[in-house]
Amino acid sequence: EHLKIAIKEFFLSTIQQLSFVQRFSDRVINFFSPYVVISFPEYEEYRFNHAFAAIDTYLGAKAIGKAHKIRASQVKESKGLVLKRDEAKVRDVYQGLNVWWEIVTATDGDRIHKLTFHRRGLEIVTGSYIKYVMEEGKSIEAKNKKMKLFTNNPSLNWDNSKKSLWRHIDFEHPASFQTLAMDPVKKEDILNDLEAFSNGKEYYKKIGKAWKRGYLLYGPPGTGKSTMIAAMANHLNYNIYDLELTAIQNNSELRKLLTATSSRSIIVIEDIDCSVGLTGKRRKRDGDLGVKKDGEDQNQSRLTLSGLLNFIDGIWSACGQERIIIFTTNHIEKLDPALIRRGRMDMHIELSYCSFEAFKVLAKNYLDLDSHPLFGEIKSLLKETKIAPADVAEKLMAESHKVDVDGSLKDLVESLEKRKKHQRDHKLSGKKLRIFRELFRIMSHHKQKVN
Ligand SMILES: Nc1ncnc2c1ncn2[C@@H]1O[C@H](COP(=O)(O)OP(=O)(O)OP(=O)(O)O)[C@@H](O)[C@H]1O
Ligand SMILES: [Mg+2]
Repeated sequence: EHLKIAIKEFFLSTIQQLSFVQRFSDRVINFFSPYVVISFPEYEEYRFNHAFAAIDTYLGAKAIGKAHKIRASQVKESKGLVLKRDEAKVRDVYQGLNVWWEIVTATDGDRIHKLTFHRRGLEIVTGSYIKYVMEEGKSIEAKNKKMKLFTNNPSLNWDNSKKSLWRHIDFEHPASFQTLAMDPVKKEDILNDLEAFSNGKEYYKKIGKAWKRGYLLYGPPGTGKSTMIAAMANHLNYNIYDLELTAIQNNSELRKLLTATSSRSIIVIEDIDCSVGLTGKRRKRDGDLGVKKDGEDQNQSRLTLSGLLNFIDGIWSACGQERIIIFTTNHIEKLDPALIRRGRMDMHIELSYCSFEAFKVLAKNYLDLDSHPLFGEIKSLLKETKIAPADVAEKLMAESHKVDVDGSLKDLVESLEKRKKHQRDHKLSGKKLRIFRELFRIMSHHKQKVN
């Protein structure tokens, strides 16, 4: 029995010694090893580590061409498949430095990204490489993310139920700048402006302004204002917040809603001229009816123009970065000048009746047509006729189902001619009216004199 115990002890101590040697040799190797390992665990103190996710995305997208194992997933219906490299070990080269990424699974099932590199690259890795990986990963994540369309709940639904202030659905609108029918030069301008904005992080920081931009889209119905907003969201991959002002009771609600919006988003207020209490005209009318007294504007009891402007200009809007604010209206002349002065709305974009250039885009979209004998006639008719792109599109679409290009173009010509005649008559009758008015004025003036 004694012998047994002695042997057991002997073995145990040898094992201990061995493991000590093992540990020691590990240290020796680590001490002499020129390689450094940095770990990025999936969870840290029970919280998800966002660095892990960014690395995962970065590595997934990295050098897909060289990968042997690829995982495919559909993140977004419209965007097709997203391919991801699916290998445990990936080599990356950054500024001439070789690094190796390895994913290992810990005993508790958590995964860890391990980054190995030569000691001499320590400065590059900690100084810029890791930051670069994070940023790339996050930007890829942003590109693949599903866009959302948010609409504000009326405030009656806010309380108790813990419901969110915004309701959202997935945003999948097919509009793009390519299919948007408008003057190509103007389109290019807008695209450049958007591009400059979305890459303007450093610039806005430098000039000390909040990273946001305001657009005012104006023009008659059916000229593509809403379509352009969708195209912008698609182009930049931003979420849209469709702000319904009539559902908002007062300025503090407005503030709550707007501070609850995320960055990389477009805040849209459609038909701003119809929104309660925001236009000069409406305010005057309210005053006439005695609905509200002076001074009530100053407090928080209702939604006011100044409340909205404060948000656009003010500190509130700086709570999230990278935001675009868009107003649309059919009647720019009705808007309060304060709302649209330069600097508040950075760019005024007019969407107007269909030009020949715009028609060509529509013809390409709907009929896949670059030219046609009727184009000349349509060109001259469009010069003299006011027709919204929506109406042109309707004509081209209705017939295209019958695959009858000539028919649909003829249909358009006919409708343009009808419109032209109508608009001329209308103009004429307007002219006649003015002449009558003038005559009447002269006559009554004369009559007064005679009296
Ligand atoms: N410039 C355009 N290019 C391409 N399609 C257009 C254009 N304008 C209008 N359309 C077509 O007409 C439809 C209506 O356009 P849209 O809703 O964008 O007009 P809107 O200017 O927002 O009008 P409203 O002032 O009534 O809100 C769209 O679904 C789109 O198919
Ligand atoms: Mg619209």
